[in-house]
Amino acid sequence: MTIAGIVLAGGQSSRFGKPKMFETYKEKCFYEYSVEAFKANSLSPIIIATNQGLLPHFKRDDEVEFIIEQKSESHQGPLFAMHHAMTKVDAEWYFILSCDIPFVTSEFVKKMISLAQGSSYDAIVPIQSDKVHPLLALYHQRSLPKMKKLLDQDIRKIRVFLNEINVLQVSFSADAEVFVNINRQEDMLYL
Ligand SMILES: Nc1nc2c(ncn2[C@@H]2O[C@H](COP(=O)(O)OP(=O)(O)OP(=O)(O)O)[C@@H](O)[C@H]2O)c(=O)[nH]1
Repeated sequence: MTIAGIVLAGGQSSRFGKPKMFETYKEKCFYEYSVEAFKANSLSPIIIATNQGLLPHFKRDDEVEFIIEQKSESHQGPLFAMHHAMTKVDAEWYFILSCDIPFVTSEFVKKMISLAQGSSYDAIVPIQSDKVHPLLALYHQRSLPKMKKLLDQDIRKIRVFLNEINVLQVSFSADAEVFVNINRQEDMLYL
């Protein structure tokens, strides 16, 4: 089973006010927590999906590749960015991690990967207290055509995409911190 790890790190961070992937928690950039959780599970390749403007600010790392959205492709949202990166890398499964979740752990990634083994689902998505987290999830290569069809219709909502594919929802307890997602400056108080 081949699994590519993709860190989505090319958003506008408009609510946060500055590029949040480079915000630090315990002296490490947010995006580095995602990269480390992939490395600890020996995922290969590990990819950062970003754009030209942000690229120079990432640390160079021999184990990490970049997929760059050109001007016309940048800021098109997570569904577009996922599809863009997934079509550029050949793998059976794609583990997507959003760059703004500093509490993501290698144990979380490991548990999700164990569920992909031999799975016939199109996606494996965590759920906590009725909230699904599609940007910390696994997508099978076979989900790509449905993704493309929606994007061709200019439909960008991941919720719509999830309704069209066969999803295994994985429940996590309400106190699991993995899903703390930083969108605004005030969310930093959770750290
Ligand atoms: N590569 C890439 N990543 C994206 C894009 N849009 C969003 N993301 C990433 O997807 C994740 C969730 O993004 P959001 O927080 O919803 O959006 P954002 O643009 O980062 O922030 P806001 O402007 O405040 O909505 C973050 O990790 C973003 O970096 C995009 O166009 N390209």
